[in-house]
Amino acid sequence: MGPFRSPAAPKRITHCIFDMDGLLLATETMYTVAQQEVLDPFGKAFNWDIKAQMTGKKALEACQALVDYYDIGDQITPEEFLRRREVILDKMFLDAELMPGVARLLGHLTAHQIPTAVATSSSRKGFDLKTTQHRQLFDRFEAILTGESVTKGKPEPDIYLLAASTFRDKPAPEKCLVFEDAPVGITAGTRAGMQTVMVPDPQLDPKHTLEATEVLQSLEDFQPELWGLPAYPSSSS
Ligand SMILES: O=P(O)(O)OC[C@@H](O)CO
Ligand SMILES: [Mg+2]
Repeated sequence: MGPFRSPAAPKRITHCIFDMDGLLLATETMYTVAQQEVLDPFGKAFNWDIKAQMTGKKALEACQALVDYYDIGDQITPEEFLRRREVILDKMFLDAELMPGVARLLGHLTAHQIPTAVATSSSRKGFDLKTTQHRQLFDRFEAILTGESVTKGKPEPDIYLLAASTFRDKPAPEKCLVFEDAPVGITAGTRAGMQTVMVPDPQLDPKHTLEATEVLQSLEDFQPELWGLPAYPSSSS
């Protein structure tokens, strides 16, 4: 598997900031399943048009977008949609698995003391549930920022700028590389003045990937040396 699109002129970076849902953890399908379940009584079919718009947003903003999209605001509030969704998701999150390539990449960055952070729109409670089986791996991050960390969520740049300022050695935004699966997340990273690596779901319309610096089919295809980081040992690639 090769990249969908290589970076035209990648610049050296020193710090990595990771999105979580759909990038580190295979949780986005859980959101899709739960949202369809909540939509069922309204006779609506969840689709990739609204998925592309809401993925990566903070929970209430995402549910607001969904309720508006299906024009069901007279039947259910975004708050109630979110409450019903949470009842389903909270159980599913305990089974969250890592996306392919995550363990190898994080192990490599840790081994080379490259500072890393998580910048997720997920709530802290969601983060705790989703990472239940992966505590050791998530303990390696220098900082964990969740939806509560900022007032304005993605696509605003705030969570990525906050992550950069939370690192001990305070890198400039252009020294940070953002890893994302969602269009709003790529917009947030770009607005923060950072380069972005997008690993989109194969079902996402490619028109939503144009803003990313690089687009990969899988994190397994990431080449650290393109960004001035040490290459993987040849035996592990
Ligand atoms: O920012 P991330 O980690 O993708 O979280 C968003 C997720 O809670 C819904 O799509
Ligand atoms: Mg995501």
